Parts: sequence; C-alpha cells; structure tokens
Amino acid sequence: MAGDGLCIYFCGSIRGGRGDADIYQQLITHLQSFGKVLTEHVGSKEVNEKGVIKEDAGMSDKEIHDRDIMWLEMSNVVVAEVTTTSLGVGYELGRAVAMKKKILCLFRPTPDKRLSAMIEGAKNCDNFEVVHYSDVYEGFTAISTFMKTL
Ligand SMILES: O=c1[nH]c(=O)n([C@H]2C[C@H](O)[C@@H](COP(=O)(O)O)O2)cc1CO
Repeated sequence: MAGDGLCIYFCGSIRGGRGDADIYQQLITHLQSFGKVLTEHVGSKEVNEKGVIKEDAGMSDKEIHDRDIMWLEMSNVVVAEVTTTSLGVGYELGRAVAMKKKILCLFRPTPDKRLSAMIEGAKNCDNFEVVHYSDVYEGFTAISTFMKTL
C-alpha cells in the first residue's frame, strides 16, 4: 500500500532536546519515498534562541497541539524516533494508539539509555512495532521493512 496518498506522521524530540535532529532529517528524507511526511519540520535544523523550531515560530502552543493532533488523525502511519526522551513524542504515541494507527518506534540503545517500558512494552504483533537500531542505515531498513507490512 506504500505509495501515492500515504500520509506519514513522524515524531521526534523538539523541546526534549535536539541532539538527534540530524538523524530525524535523514529518516524523514527516507520516509518521503513512501508518502507525504506531514511533520517534516521535526527534522528542521533551524531552531531559534528560545529553542523554537523556525517553522513553528509565531504559533501558540495550542495552535501547535491542535495542528499536530489534526495531522495525527489524517495520517495512515506513525513513525517515531524515540531515542531522545520527549514528553511530546510520548503523548503523540499514546494518542496514536488510541486512534488505532500503525506505529513504528525506532530506538538506538546505548549503555546509559533504556527505552521507557511504556513504549518498549507497548510492542505487539498487530500495530505497534519497536525496532532497536544502531545507525541511520539500519533505520532506513527498518522503515522499508515496516512499509512493506502496510
Ligand atoms: O514546536 C513544536 N512543534 C511540534 O510539532 N511538536 C510536536 C512534534 C514532535 O514529534 C513532538 C516533540 O515534542 P517535545 O517538544 O515535547 O519534544 O511534538 C512539538 C513542539 C514543541 O513542543
């Protein structure tokens, strides 16, 4: 089913920390070969002095929340990079589960990082997949494999 018309909601940390922004950008570029990534701004390199992403500057928190929930509702699939802990990403994933979306979470384990049990433990055979990966190329492979299951 991958191809025209697929709407993808990508989640990645913004206020939780931008250490993985480069990886988000590369994963988003890969995702764009499968469909439209509604949240392309999550990979943006342009963040202002207050930690606000350029594309969302000037929007109130309510406007950001309401737009993102609308995009989440519109999406066919949710892909989240969950290595950098983010309240917003956790919230989006909870809402996506309630909406019965197909979800892929990507996590890069390191000795000092353990994924929340509420994400790792949500894995099931149906619509919530968690993949551990070590570099962006493995992330691309995990995405391609997941897309084939749609
Ligand atoms: O400016 C924003 N724009 C935006 O789209 N988000 C959404 C998309 C991300 O997947 C997620 C990041 O949440 P947080 O900022 O708590 O790390 O929330 C979050 C913020 C800031 O919280």
